[in-house]
Amino acid sequence: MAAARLRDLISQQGRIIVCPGVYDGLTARIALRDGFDCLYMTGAGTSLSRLGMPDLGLATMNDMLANAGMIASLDRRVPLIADADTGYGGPVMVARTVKAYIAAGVAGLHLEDQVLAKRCGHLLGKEIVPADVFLSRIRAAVIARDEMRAVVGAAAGDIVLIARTDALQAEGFDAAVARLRSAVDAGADVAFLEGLTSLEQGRRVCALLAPTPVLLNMVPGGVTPDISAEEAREAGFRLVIHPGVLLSAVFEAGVAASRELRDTGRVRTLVREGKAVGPRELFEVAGLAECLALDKMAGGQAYEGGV
Ligand SMILES: C[C@](O)(C(=O)O)[C@H](CC(=O)O)C(=O)O
Repeated sequence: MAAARLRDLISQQGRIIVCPGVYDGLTARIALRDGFDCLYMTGAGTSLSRLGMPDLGLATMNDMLANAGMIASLDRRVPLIADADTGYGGPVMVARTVKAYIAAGVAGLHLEDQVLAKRCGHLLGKEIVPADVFLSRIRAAVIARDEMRAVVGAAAGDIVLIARTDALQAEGFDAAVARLRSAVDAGADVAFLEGLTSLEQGRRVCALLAPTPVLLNMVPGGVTPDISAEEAREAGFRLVIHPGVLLSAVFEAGVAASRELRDTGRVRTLVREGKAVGPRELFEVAGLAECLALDKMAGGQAYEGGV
């Protein structure tokens, strides 16, 4: 199951797991086709694509859960790490969130120490909750995981808990590392120092928290300098998420295409590898062939004549 697979991946010393950020069915399918070992569901992308709103704590648990469950269902062999923001409330709510993510097939999630009216970690003016409130979120997550493991078994129930701190901006490096250390002591599996501003900080947090795996968040145009997967691996990181990889690409291409239609009254046919891209080619990335095969295997005749 996906949670066990993710645990196996993060236990491999000296290896870096590169997770593309996805936020809907199409972006998830694109990344799955490219064979990544693990996907990341971005909350920012979920908020933008499902609500048409910025990453300001507006997506509810149900918005996030529905998106994560759909993405996790596309290929159960590939683990999905999903953003769980603050856990969406007090300890009881955090526990509900963790249980719901496990039941939806999510393999890992991250919980942070921002106030409920949170914002993207790369924006200014972040406010964080006291360290003991953050710890109560992590403890609630650990309790929920233990309860679910007893019910659904370790392979699915042993969701990877990633503790994220946003304390670097307001309280500095040492306070942020102290928060991560207590979260790990409380049962978190992975540490995530949000918004680090240099590779050197990355090296230090990995060394200080070793052997706990540490996650790097690479946000294009954010506060963290550009760090390659190899540089991150060498610095000691075990995971790197790229929340914006598909979001930025879709934004850029979408803006250009929309303007072109507005200005010329036409839409150009996309050509890839010398072939026009029509609906069939788009549906192929989303499992068209598998759907037709299943229908046939079950004795359905709807697509006998082809599509
Ligand atoms: C990782 C993150 O929580 C996300 O929603 O993907 C965001 C990224 C972003 O806003 O681009 C973050 O707070 O860093």
